Amino acid sequence: MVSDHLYHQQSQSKNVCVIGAGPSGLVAAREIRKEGHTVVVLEQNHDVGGQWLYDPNVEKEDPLGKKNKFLKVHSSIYASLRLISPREIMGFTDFPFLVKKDRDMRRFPGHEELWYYLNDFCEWFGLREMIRFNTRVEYVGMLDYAYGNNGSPTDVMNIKWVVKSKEKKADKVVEEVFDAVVVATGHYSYPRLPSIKGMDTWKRKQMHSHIYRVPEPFRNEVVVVVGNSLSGQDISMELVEVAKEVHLSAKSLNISEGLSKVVSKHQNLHLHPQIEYLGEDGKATFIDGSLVIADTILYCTGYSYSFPFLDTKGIVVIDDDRVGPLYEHTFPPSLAPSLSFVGIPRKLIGFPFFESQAKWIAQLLSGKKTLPSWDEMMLSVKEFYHSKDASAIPKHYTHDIANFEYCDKYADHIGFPHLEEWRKGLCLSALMNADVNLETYRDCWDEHDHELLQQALQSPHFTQLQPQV
Ligand SMILES: Cc1cc2nc3c(=O)[nH]c(=O)nc-3n(C[C@H](O)[C@H](O)[C@H](O)COP(=O)(O)OP(=O)(O)OC[C@H]3O[C@@H](n4cnc5c(N)ncnc54)[C@H](O)[C@@H]3O)c2cc1C
Repeated sequence: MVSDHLYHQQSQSKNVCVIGAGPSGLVAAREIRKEGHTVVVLEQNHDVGGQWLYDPNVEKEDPLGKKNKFLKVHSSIYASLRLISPREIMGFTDFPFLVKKDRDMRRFPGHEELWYYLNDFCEWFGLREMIRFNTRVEYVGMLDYAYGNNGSPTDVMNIKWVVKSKEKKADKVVEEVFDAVVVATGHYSYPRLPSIKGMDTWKRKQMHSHIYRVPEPFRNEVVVVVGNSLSGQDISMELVEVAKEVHLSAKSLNISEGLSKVVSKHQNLHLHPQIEYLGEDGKATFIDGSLVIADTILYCTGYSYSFPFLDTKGIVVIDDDRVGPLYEHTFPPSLAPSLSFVGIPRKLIGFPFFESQAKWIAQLLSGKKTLPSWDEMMLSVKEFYHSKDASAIPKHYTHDIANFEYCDKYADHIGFPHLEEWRKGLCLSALMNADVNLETYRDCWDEHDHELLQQALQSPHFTQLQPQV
């Protein structure tokens, strides 16, 4: 174990609560402690890993995940899931995701291997001692908060946070006060559902991919899979092996070369446009007039942000999956830096980005760095929203980054190194390969990818920083 928390230069030490022990929460805890703060991580599950702690259980009584304020099951990972990006690009900057003997040594390993990596990360840096497991946060609110004339806080640094949590099996709610709260609760658990006529009266099975685990329950069924992004494609590809028919309903029929190859290869896989309505008699009618009699509708339609425990008196709101206002997807200007979010952005190389967020939060809390003024942060958020509106990007894509320059610009705030060129290259080449060779991209790659892989393995990330034995 490396006790890197001993190396900090003591400045202003805060008492910080990190909510969640997934990748974001773990790296946040590490960085914030390293900066000299006291950290408690509250985690509702029995172990670390977040999404990567596979859970064979599902929400049985609520297959669409509509009813519960707090979900019973966090992870949406299915049994066969393999990473969509190669392992080399996934590691935190000083903890490479190495191939280990007697483990899943593939470049795109199964989900369990990433859980092992996170476990190794915890052990190496002694993170477990900060975590209280089986402890669900049920309420986070401000203890004292005074507004200035323009709605900005008068004394942000002195806001205190009340955190109420409940340990599983114990009937007692524990109330604690912290100087700062870091929300790292993830956003791949609460189903985002389409609104389809007849959905509420559908008598047969319907469920969201949040509760999909294995294909066997769909043996000999006619299944309509709604949504053809990553999960929709993956799940359809394994369902065709057991189901009688799989009907993949996509927003656009302009699909990737890789997916059309898969469709033409399997006689029981059919592509359709969006569903127009669902009839009580099991009929799913598509907008082109075609219809099928289906046993199950499986919504692979993505996930929504949800913070059912968070009470900011309306300062941070979720509007059609836009969590805001958040300066740089991390800090609500009126409450920063005592309230922050790690892991909100999507469509980027997650782990190193979460790490840069964590470092920024840690340095702001210790006073080593300062944020721009409230006016400047609000203006930046406004301009960002305006740029999205001007490009006709729907609100629910607010936190989709898909842009390496943004990650580099973000890193500049704290002098964090830019993403290595090989990380960017390997990420892009995996995406392109998946686009063309959907069924095989995790196991076969071209010469260009191979060269990038050699660059990666010879880079300091792998050669100089290898802390693992
Ligand atoms: C099907 C699927 C496939 C994916 N594939 C990839 C991939 O190939 N590569 C990739 O980079 N990413 C992938 N992801 C995204 C994945 O979510 C991220 O890699 C990563 O897990 C995000 O980390 P996080 O810590 O922000 O959130 P999470 O991993 O979701 O962790 C959040 C943690 O917060 C805890 N928590 C939540 N609410 C509370 C509460 N009220 N009180 C206490 N604890 C709480 C949860 O139990 C959990 O441990 C995939 C996601 C899904 C669903």
